[in-house]
Amino acid sequence: MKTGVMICGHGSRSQSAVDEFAVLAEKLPALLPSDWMVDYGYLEFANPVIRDGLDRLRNAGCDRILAVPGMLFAAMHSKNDIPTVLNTYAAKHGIDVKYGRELGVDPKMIAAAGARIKDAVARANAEHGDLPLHETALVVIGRGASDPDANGNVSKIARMLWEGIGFGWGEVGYSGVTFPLVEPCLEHVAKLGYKRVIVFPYFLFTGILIDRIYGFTDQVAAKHPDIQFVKAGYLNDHPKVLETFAERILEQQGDVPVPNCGICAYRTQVLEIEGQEVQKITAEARAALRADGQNHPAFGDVTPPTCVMCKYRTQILGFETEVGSVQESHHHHVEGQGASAPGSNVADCTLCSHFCTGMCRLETAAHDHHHHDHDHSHDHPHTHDHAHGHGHHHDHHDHSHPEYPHAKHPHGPESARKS
Ligand SMILES: C[C@@]1(CC(=O)O)c2cc3[nH]c(cc4nc(cc5[nH]c(cc(n2)[C@H]1CCC(=O)O)[C@@](C)(CC(=O)O)[C@@H]5CCC(=O)O)C(CC(=O)O)=C4CCC(=O)O)c(CCC(=O)O)c3CC(=O)O
Ligand SMILES: [Co+2]
Repeated sequence: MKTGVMICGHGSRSQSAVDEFAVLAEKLPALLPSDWMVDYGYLEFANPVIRDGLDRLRNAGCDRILAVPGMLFAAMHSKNDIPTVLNTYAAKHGIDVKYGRELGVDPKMIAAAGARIKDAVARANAEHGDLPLHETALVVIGRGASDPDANGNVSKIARMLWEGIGFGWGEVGYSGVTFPLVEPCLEHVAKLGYKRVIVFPYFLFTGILIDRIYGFTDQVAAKHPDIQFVKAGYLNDHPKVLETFAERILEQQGDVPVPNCGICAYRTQVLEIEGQEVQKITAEARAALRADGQNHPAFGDVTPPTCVMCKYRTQILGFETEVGSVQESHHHHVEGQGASAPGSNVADCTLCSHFCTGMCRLETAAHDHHHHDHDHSHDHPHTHDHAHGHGHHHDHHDHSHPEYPHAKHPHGPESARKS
């Protein structure tokens, strides 16, 4: 048996984001058995796409593929998009593709984050003079998702960093999709009276969103010259992040498979195999795999901890209507467009001048989380056209997703419009 490891990254139109991600894939093999092959691919924009990486592993003779989401939390991408891409590929090629967990809330990840924050504190002390931690506020910025479990986990990590390091105060903000966004969050923190504010993006790599977070931090800092706003580095390829990735891969070899969204028993899965009928595998059919000896924890009587707060499994306050919604991918539209797809360059944008504020995507965020070919009133390049090469699923089966319930929150995604 030959084992291939597949790292499924997010992807970006920012070339530096793609370059940093590739470093991860270069460093991981050192933490894995030496005869394993490691490859990677991206969900959005950047090349190679996930199928390309899988093709390379398969062509090299790998008959077992251990895939992991290159993701911090389990939200849309880890729960819907990546498992659909992987399961579709497995069904098409008759190959064993296992899927693991997201990095998640893990002591190693918190240690890595803590190291980035302590570096920023040391840098600020050196530049501005020592200041007690009790007079410093920590702001953790998460990506933000339409999934309260993922957003809640950002809060948990923020609390553990605040408590673990002993800052005077801690707050949480998000780069998009949910509330509070970076700017309202930092304006709120500015009212609290702390002399120093450490802004830490809990992100893996640089990209459009890191530029946005640092960009808004500079804007708010300029309005409050009496407060030191300190931009901490993101996680990047910290050794503890690499260790967590290796663990997410290696743990898939255990007797009891890790709970993951690839084999979720609670949802109907839609597989789209080009040139074939769309395949639907019902939740019942997936649960019945248990009889087949696939004794996955998700099929057992006790809900695995990773699934307890899943809005697709059970009613979560505010998200009650999403239980059991179909698992399918929403990312064909931007997959493989290239890191230099329209919009990668802020200079071309009529709405933003220094960094992408996300203004161009507000309509998408407020109305629908996938990029329909909607009428932008401006000719901003972030528009995603559905008229692309491969068959697009929105056209051939019914498909609807609940709107993110708080899109109109005054501190949320649409509020960026006000600037
Ligand atoms: C710039 C942009 C791409 C572009 O348009 O160029 C971009 C970029 C990046 N996103 C990253 C991460 C995540 N993105 C999501 C989710 C969504 N991201 C979407 C859009 C955009 N994402 C565009 C800006 C839109 C705007 O203006 O706000 C949504 C709205 C629409 C969609 O994707 O269809 C969708 C909402 C789905 C929902 O409804 O929840 C999640 C959560 C999840 O899993 O769902 C994670 C965390 C995964 C984890 O947990 O790690 C990273 C890697 C960061 C890192 O390295 O850590 C980058 C790279 C970078 O910053 O460049
Ligand atoms: Co998308």
